[in-house]
Amino acid sequence: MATRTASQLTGATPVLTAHAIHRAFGSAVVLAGVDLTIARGEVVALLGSSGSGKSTLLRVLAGLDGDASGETVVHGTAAVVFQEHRLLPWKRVAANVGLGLSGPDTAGRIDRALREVGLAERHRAWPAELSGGQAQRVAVARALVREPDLLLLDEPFGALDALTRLRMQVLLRRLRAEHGFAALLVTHDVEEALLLADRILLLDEGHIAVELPVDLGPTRTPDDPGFGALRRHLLDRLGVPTT
Ligand SMILES: Nc1ncnc2c1ncn2[C@@H]1O[C@H](COP(=O)(O)OP(=O)(O)OP(=O)(O)O)[C@@H](O)[C@H]1O
Repeated sequence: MATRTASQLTGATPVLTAHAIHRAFGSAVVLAGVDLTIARGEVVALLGSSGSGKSTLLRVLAGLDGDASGETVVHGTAAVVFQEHRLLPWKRVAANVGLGLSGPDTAGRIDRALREVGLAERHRAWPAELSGGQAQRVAVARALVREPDLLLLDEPFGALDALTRLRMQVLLRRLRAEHGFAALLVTHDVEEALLLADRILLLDEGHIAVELPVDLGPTRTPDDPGFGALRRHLLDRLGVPTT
């Protein structure tokens, strides 16, 4: 049975429950019994120092790691977006978005997903013809087309330049408002976490060491009162000097 968390105690329906997640590589224990609940529609950012196990946890939750122990239940459909777009170079954009998709109106669904990320006109392009930001938007469309209840995002904008990254953050915020999906966002970037998340978790020494609700408005910016204090608090917990 999964451990109860604040979101369950307030009555929100979970989209993901994970209990006692444990993963070691040889004698190195990376996840030492992680409990995690994500409420329906909630965006949770997962921060932690390099090597703290963020990607490992995401892979376990996505069902991509058969060697972990513990229990994960996703109540609905999950889709994953990685730091690399992972598009198949021999398939056009539309075919990449529709990979494995079946059922009625597949072409219409692909078209709508591409329109939502602003790339409807590139549906016949090859992945090699896209910029890094465009390819990552196709990867987001490929996740969206599955109408996920939960997006698992592993540093999805980590390989992009600063400006494209900001644009992608705005896009994700808009898509979330329109679709209401929940998300687990693995990121190195404290500002990105504060801009996008309802709750921030900090992974340290195999455990969730900090759980921080982000009580800022949905259209928050770094200039908002409260943003700076949360930023300093998180950087302090990450051991990064701010003065
Ligand atoms: N397949 C593997 N074999 C051996 N060790 C691994 C493997 N995958 C991850 N690790 C180790 O597990 C630890 C956590 O790695 P992970 O990639 O999850 O960290 P992370 O927090 O996502 O790091 P970063 O922020 O740098 O991406 C690291 O010490 C890493 O070397």
